[in-house]
Amino acid sequence: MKHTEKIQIKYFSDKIERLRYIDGKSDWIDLRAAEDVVLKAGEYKLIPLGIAMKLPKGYEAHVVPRSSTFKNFGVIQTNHYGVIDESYCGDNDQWFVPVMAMRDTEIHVNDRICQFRIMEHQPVIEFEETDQLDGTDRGGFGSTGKA
Ligand SMILES: O=c1ccn([C@H]2C[C@H](O)[C@@H](COP(=O)(O)OP(=O)(O)OP(=O)(O)O)O2)c(=O)[nH]1
Repeated sequence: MKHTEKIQIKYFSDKIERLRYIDGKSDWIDLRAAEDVVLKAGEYKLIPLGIAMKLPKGYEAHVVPRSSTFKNFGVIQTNHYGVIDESYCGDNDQWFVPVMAMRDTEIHVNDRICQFRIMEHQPVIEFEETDQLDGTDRGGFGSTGKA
C-alpha cells in the first residue's frame, strides 16, 4: 500500500475548485486556470493556476497538459514539461502554465487545463569522462527504425 504525503497548499482564488483526484482514474491531479484567458492564434500567455504548495522534502512536481487540452482549448504547453522545484515553496510562488494558442481560443476560470504529480528527486549524479563507453553499441540514432 502506498504511503500518504501531506502537502501544504495555498489558493490564490476562490473561483477555482479545490484540488482533488478525479474519479480515482489516475493519480495525476488536474490543475485549473485561475483566470479567464482570451488568446488569438499564435499568442503566448503564462496562465496562473491559482495555487502554491510546499512540496514534501525530497520531491519535485511535474506539470504536463491533459490529453484533451489541445482538443478543448487549442493550446500547446510551451515548455512541454513543467518542473516545480522543491525550493519553489513560498507565499508568492504561484504555479503557472506557459501556453501558446494554435487557434483563437478562450479558456475560462476553473477550466482543467493541465495536470501534475510529484516525483522524488533523482540521485546525485557524478560524471566520469571516458573515451569509450562500456555499454553495447546500438549503432546510433535511428539505426533500427528503417523497416
Ligand atoms: O511550468 C512551469 C515551470 C516552472 N514553474 C515555476 C516553478 C519552478 O520551480 C520555477 C522555475 O522553473 P525553471 O527552473 O524551470 O525555470 P527557469 O527558466 O530556469 O527560471 P528560474 O531562473 O526561475 O529558475 O518556476 C511554473 O510555475 N510552471
